[in-house]
Amino acid sequence: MSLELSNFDAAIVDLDGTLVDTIGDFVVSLNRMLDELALPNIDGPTVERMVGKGSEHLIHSVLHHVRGTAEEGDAWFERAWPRYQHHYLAINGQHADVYDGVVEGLSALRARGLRLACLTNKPTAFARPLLATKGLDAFFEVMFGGDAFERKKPDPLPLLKACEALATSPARTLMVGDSSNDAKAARAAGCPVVLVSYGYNHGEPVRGVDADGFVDSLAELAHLR
Ligand SMILES: O=C(O)COP(=O)(O)O
Ligand SMILES: [Mg+2]
Repeated sequence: MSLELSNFDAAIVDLDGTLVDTIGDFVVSLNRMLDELALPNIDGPTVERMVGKGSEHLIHSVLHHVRGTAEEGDAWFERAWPRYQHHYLAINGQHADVYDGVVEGLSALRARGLRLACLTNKPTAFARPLLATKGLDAFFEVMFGGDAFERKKPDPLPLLKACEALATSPARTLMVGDSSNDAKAARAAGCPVVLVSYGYNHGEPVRGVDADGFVDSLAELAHLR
């Protein structure tokens, strides 16, 4: 990877699939919601393909999957959505693990003087307590959830707002994510982007995504010049 940390003043880091493996939390809360609605359950690999575009999108995708058509699924959304939020908040973080190398990677970025923002499409009400329970909140000066701005990633708006909050220019702010969603938003905002190889990329091979580099662990960021 040819990226050099000396070119950056800040980094914007994605949450699900980049910092924390949250598929377990998603599956447990979705299946509790589906049980309440007497609908069939869903498995981890299927959920993994649906994560990354925010919770409303996830619920629509899950209901479409279990009901067979988007129209059939959409008819359940109003009942499903409050139940999902209830169940997710009840178990938030209990079936989720911080990936190996995350603490080393974030510590290295901070040690090199980079300012850090966490930017996720996950609702702020889920993301803030998750970062805190996992002991990651202190790394970040600011944290923005998927409901923080008018549009979510892959729109560049959240990245531009995060740069504004960090008082950095997009060209000197590195986006660290796990999906084409993060990469598209970064390209459109003018932020260089590095993707982790282990996250959730909508069921597609992540190395096929247009990005400036790939890492198998955030600890690799510590070795950049
Ligand atoms: O869609 C989600 O909830 C996950 O979003 P993230 O990958 O942007 O953290
Ligand atoms: Mg992600």
